[in-house]
Amino acid sequence: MALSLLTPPRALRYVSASLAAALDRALFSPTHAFPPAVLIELSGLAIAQIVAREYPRHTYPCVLVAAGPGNQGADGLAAARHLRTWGWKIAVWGPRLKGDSEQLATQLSHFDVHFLDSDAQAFEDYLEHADVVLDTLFGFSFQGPAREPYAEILRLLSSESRIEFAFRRPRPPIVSVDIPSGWPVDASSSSASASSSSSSSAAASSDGLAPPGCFTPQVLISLSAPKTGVRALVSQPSAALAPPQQPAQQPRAQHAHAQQPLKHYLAGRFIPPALEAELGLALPLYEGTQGWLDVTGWPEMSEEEAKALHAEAKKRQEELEEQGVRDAEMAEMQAEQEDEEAQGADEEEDAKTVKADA
Ligand SMILES: NC(=O)C1=CN([C@@H]2O[C@H](COP(=O)(O)OP(=O)(O)OC[C@H]3O[C@@H](n4cnc5c(N)ncnc54)[C@H](OP(=O)(O)O)[C@@H]3O)[C@@H](O)[C@H]2O)[C@H](O)CC1
Repeated sequence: MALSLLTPPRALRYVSASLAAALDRALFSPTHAFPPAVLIELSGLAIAQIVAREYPRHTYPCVLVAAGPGNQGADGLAAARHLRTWGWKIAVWGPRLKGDSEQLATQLSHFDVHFLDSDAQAFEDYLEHADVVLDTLFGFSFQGPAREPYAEILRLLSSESRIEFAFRRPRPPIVSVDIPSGWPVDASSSSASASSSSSSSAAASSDGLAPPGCFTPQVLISLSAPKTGVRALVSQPSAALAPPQQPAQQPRAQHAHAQQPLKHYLAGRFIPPALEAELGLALPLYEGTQGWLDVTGWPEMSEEEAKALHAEAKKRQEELEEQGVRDAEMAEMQAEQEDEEAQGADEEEDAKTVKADA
């Protein structure tokens, strides 16, 4: 049975930071009973699979994971563990790991993973060795401007044209999760740059889309549903031109970030259908057994289409619930009938025993 109640649209519905947070709260609540660690593992696995798909180990053997202080940092660490077990060399920069992230860091400490010092210099030094950067610094709970030591990392990642890089290898490609770190999560105003505190030293983005001082990733992985803050980024014409199902791999040395169209993936195949309908998420249908979907170039869903899908989902949910009530009534009637039959059989047995005794 398909897990989505909706007709699968090949269009995207964006969610605000507050709706994304409400979805998380609902998933973690006693009603849906997902422990955060489970969702982190599922997200981490999908992220690792996408990194592996886009950046194969033979060409991109070394992944630098930038792990933030929240759940997104934990997603990155879970992905790091998978990539490590699949043979990638992993370095982690994550100065303030707590909760689930602390546990994941302990797990990683037994997998020969290189933990960098917490200062930005350590990150900068390692950047030269890294073939890919996994940006899991901040997700939908980010509120700008970025504070140190993260602000300096965002500056380093946004400076692909810095003179140092001109003499070294180009900056490695970046895979961001949910929102490129530093970008405002909601699309309300691009001028409200999350890292505007660093705008005096900011390089202008090569695509004109990134807020000042922010970088544009090569791959974006939206978890559950894309956030409004990436609307302009994922709907840019170059993204639409990228052929679907074709990884963005190129040898690192020739990696021309500015020209490369963004690859966009959706992951987080764990939303219960009723919750999807309740929040009007209108999610696409995933394929086969994959926990991710290539949604590169998909257009935004129109309001009418979203409303129609929402109404359809509600109707199907009600039908399912009615069916559930009918099934429960039938089951009750059947149980009663079975009880009566059993009682009749007992009485018959007793009668036989009395007769035999007589
Ligand atoms: N439903 C899903 O798909 C799931 C998504 N998941 C991932 O979880 C993140 C959201 O996780 P959350 O812990 O709520 O938030 P963040 O990872 O974005 O980070 C919050 C921490 O960041 C600090 N913060 C916020 N703004 C700044 C700033 N300007 N400078 C420095 N630090 C900042 C914040 O610190 P505070 O002191 O402000 O509280 C937090 O420590 C989502 O994006 C997904 O990646 C889950 O895997 C579950 C399912």
